[in-house]
Amino acid sequence: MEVAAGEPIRVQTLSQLTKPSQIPSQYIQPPETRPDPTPSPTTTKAIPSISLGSHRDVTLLRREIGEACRDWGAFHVTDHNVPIKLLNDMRNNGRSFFEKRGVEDKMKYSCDSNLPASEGYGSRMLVESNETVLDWRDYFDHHTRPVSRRNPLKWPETPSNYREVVAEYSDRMHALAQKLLCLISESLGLPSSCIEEAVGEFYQNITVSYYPPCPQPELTLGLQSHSDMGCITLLIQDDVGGLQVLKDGQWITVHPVSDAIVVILADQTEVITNGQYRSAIHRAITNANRARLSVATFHDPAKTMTISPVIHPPRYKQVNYGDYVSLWYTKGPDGKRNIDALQI
Ligand SMILES: O=C(O)CCC(=O)C(=O)O
Ligand SMILES: [Fe+2]
Repeated sequence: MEVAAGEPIRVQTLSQLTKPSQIPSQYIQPPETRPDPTPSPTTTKAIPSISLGSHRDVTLLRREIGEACRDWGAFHVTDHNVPIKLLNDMRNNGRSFFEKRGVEDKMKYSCDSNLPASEGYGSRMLVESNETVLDWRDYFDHHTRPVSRRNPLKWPETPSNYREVVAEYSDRMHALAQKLLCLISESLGLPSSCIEEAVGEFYQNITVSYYPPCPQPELTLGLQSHSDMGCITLLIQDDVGGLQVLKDGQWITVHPVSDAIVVILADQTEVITNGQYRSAIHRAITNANRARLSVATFHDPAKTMTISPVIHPPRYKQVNYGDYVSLWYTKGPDGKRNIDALQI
């Protein structure tokens, strides 16, 4: 089965159509990028988990953050002060949009498929080309910061608190991102505000990803291997599991911890810290039985910002963030090829 070019078919629709047979060829990954069919039973490695509770000794906390950033670029935070009810409300918002509405109703919120990263309901991230393999994922992207970008009328109006929850979630994630960037700066012996000043005002997007059950999960990916382009991503997931982080050449599953938030360092933090901390390569795998939901909150520089290392001598070329984003959307992430090209 083939998906016609340009047709904004949603993966959820496909999942219903193809069950239980074969996925369309555009979703089949080449053998080298397919998920490992038999993950090694000896893989007990897990990303670090760090408590941010007020009882923590700050010197020790900085050291743990530094180690997690240096060794992994991804870690869980607990005791983060974001109400657990808000995390659950945000997950419920996502489930309600994808599972309680019919396709036609969802299509009212469709994003503009000709514009990269346009707000709303979509499936295809990259500019269309014959070479890219499609992801087994639908998403809903919300533009949330600066506050002037917020247009709640573009967000679903049900459940009745949907828009309120997104706005509060945005504010809480923003505050947590600021706190983490202070700690990350301090962990390198830099002034607390150093990374935030290098990034400037945050552009924040909240993307709810929905991965429908896939009849052939061994052939496809929910989201191909990539590092996030901006500065820092804060992610929550449901209890299904599917997020993986690449560590020393091995894909490590990030097991769901419902009250925790996953922190993922993105490319501009790698540039600003001059490679002391690397952005994490990650991907999402699918499964045949249960739909999976995640909510990723991205914190990025303005497209007009020029990002350069704050540590000298620089090992990365300075980059205009808008140019970096355009390249990513045209060429695709292909792991970390885009940021590797900036290394001096
Ligand atoms: O669904 C996930 O766990 C990963 C999402 C992600 O990496 C992204 O949206 O950039
Ligand atoms: Fe990501």
